Amino acid sequence: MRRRHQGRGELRNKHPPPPNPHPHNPPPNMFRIDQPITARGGPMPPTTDHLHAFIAGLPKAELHVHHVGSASPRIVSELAARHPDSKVPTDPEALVDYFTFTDFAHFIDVYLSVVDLIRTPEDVRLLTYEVARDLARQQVRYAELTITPFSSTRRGIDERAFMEAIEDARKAAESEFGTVLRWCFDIPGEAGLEAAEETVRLATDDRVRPEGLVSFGLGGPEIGVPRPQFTPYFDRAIAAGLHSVPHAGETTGPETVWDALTHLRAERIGHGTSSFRDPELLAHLAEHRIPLEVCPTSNIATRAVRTLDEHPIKEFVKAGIVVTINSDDPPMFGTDLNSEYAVAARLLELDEEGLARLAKNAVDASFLDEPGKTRIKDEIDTYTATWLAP
Ligand SMILES: Nc1ncnc2c1ncn2[C@@H]1O[C@H](CCC(=O)c2cccc(C(=O)O)c2)[C@@H](O)[C@H]1O
Ligand SMILES: [Zn+2]
Repeated sequence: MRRRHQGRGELRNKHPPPPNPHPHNPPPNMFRIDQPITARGGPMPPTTDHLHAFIAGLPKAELHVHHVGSASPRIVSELAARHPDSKVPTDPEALVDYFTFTDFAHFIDVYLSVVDLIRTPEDVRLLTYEVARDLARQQVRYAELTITPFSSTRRGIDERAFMEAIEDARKAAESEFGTVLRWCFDIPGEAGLEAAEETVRLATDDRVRPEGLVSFGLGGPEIGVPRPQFTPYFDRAIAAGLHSVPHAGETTGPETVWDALTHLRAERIGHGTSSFRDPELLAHLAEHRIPLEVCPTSNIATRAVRTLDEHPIKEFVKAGIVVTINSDDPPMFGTDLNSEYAVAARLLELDEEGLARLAKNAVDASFLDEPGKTRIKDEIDTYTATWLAP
């Protein structure tokens, strides 16, 4: 049962902020959990300003964030203006309403209307570079960006030009922002085995596969898209040295997560939200330290979960599962990674050290090389120690 924070002592903060100069308002570090939270542009989660400031400067890694899904309102409206035939609004304000979804199928329709805006290699490079800039602004040192190359090549973008565009943006982002990007190529499952074949070819043919590719996923609707059919494609991707990270249990039950584990040999699970309904699955995920890529606000925006307070993230932590925090499609869901950490702080009742642990979970669960992991974790520890120093 979630306790209401009564004040400083509850935050286990060794060095609480100075006494509140305005006794009539709640102390700065007090969780005000009476505020309604909406997934779409509602008030920021009632995490304290103190923790918000900590999160903003905390070095982070993001493992579950989509390429097209991260296109900022500015980028989307700029691309929409280039393509007047598109139904996507050209006004960033109108985009907020456009990015309000009645259900998951509606989300996919809107998502694909944005995919339709990405028509040239220049569009791809601009999008990728700007996404990296937005990540860097949130102190993201490392991100595994999920890209669906099939959706772009089938819309006429040349595959080699596509790979050149993302690689060019990746190298520019690393040298200009210090943000390391790696790619996950995912199969849009609803597009079936044709999409699976094309995706695994692009991911394993040394003549096209990009240097930054580390993992292989499966996205799109889960309903009516059973996971076992994709086993041969995941086998080929794994044989080529890629890590398996399919979405599962986002809009279907725990059996889809089991399928992702047993048939697709998942090393991490995208969402895994419905796992809480199967105690055996929770125990398996914990025992085999299979991380969940938890995207709290995404689950609300796509109606996979009714309210944040009902999100099963607490059950995952209680079961001993490795939980990572991610934003999925941040502008589409009216959020960003920092806001997702603030949501996690509220739902899990975390202080700075708890938030630093979450950030290190993501680094440990990433496919970055060991020296890179050590570097980011050391930075997280130094930042946290400096923040908490008297
Ligand atoms: N939370 C999410 N959960 C699941 N997926 C998510 C999530 N966020 C983003 N995605 C992405 O949505 C796309 C869906 C694309 C798709 O379904 C589709 C169907 C038929 C044809 C085509 C086409 O391209 O012709 C595409 C995937 O690329 C996936 O990476
Ligand atoms: Zn996703």
